[in-house]
Amino acid sequence: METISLSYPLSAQFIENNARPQVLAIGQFDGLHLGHASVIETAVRLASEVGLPASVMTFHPHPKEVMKKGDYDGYLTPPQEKERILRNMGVDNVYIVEFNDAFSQVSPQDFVTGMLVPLQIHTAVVGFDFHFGYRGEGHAGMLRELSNNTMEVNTVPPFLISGEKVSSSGIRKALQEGNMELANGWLGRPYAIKGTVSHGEKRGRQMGYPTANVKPDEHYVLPTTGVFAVRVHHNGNTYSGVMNVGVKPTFHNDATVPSLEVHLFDFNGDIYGESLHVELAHFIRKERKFGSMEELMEQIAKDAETAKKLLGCASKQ
Ligand SMILES: Cc1cc2nc3c(=O)[nH]c(=O)nc-3n(C[C@H](O)[C@H](O)[C@H](O)COP(=O)(O)O)c2cc1C
Ligand SMILES: Nc1ncnc2c1ncn2[C@@H]1O[C@H](COP(=O)(O)OP(=O)(O)OP(=O)(O)O)[C@@H](O)[C@H]1O
Repeated sequence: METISLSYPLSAQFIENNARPQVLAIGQFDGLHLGHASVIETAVRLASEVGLPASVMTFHPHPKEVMKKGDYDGYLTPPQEKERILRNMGVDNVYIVEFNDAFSQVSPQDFVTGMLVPLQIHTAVVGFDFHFGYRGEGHAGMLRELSNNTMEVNTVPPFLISGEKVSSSGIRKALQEGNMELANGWLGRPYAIKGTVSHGEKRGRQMGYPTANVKPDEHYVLPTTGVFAVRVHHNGNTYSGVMNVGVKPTFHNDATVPSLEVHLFDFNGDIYGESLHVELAHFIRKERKFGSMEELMEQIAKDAETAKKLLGCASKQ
């Protein structure tokens, strides 16, 4: 898979290098949830039917971050994670369009004639509620006409779960509420954060629960503060564990930035500086302020038991 960065307007050189008949799925696709997958899988299938490459066009940074509005609080799938998942979906090319103030002013007509037509898009695949161009004034039904009928358009119907449209904003809200069943159900996989193990305050080992302090590698959406049952991938191995996302109110009064602390079961190695891929499988409870370290330790022991049950770990007697 090739990842191609581009900005509007396209240069003559860029067009010369990249123009070729292709099937293109267009969207923000943050999260690459089941609704997005149905759009992208449609593009991959149509591309193989007509014998053309399957491409995806997405935008970076997130428009809500640039426009400073809406519910932006980080990425569900930051760029590297998005690329990894798209590669697994069988996409041939990913176009990452630089989203900035100037691009937000481009009209629907100019987006189609200045970007899609020069790239020789054979078929554009979009969701039923796709909007584009200045103030989102363009919609799926306009694409074909704006291309002067040079492009086919395939509009994918809503992907629903229990009658609700699967959406990135719904997943963000579920993460804030600790509703991992909904978040993971809509994503079609566990929500995951990739990070590097850094030095913490070294209190965990003293408490009998050593924790790896995970610094996210990119700007991920963080879930609500609290305790989660997790599966952790490290160097080709998978471990079960329990994670606290929080500000540790038992020890701090003023911390505002939550830390991610993972205790892995049946693991006792030095992993400072190493990369962990942490999947948030289940939410266990909200973070609380305890009266003493002993009370917190008792609760952590219960959390660990709960996590083991939820993850189906054989309990060691
Ligand atoms: C499963 C688990 C649950 C935790 N729950 C809380 C909590 O409810 N309140 C709190 O103040 N700290 C909580 N902590 C955070 C511990 O205070 C923290 O992990 C400990 O201080 C070790 O981290 P440190 O060495 O960086 O200080 C929890 C940690 C774990 C592993
Ligand atoms: N549930 C869905 N079913 C079908 N198509 C969808 C669905 N969700 C999004 N799409 C389509 O995928 C593309 C990318 O959409 P976008 O990332 O804006 O989706 P979203 O998840 O609804 O985001 P948000 O919740 O932030 O509005 C668009 O073409 C959109 O119409």
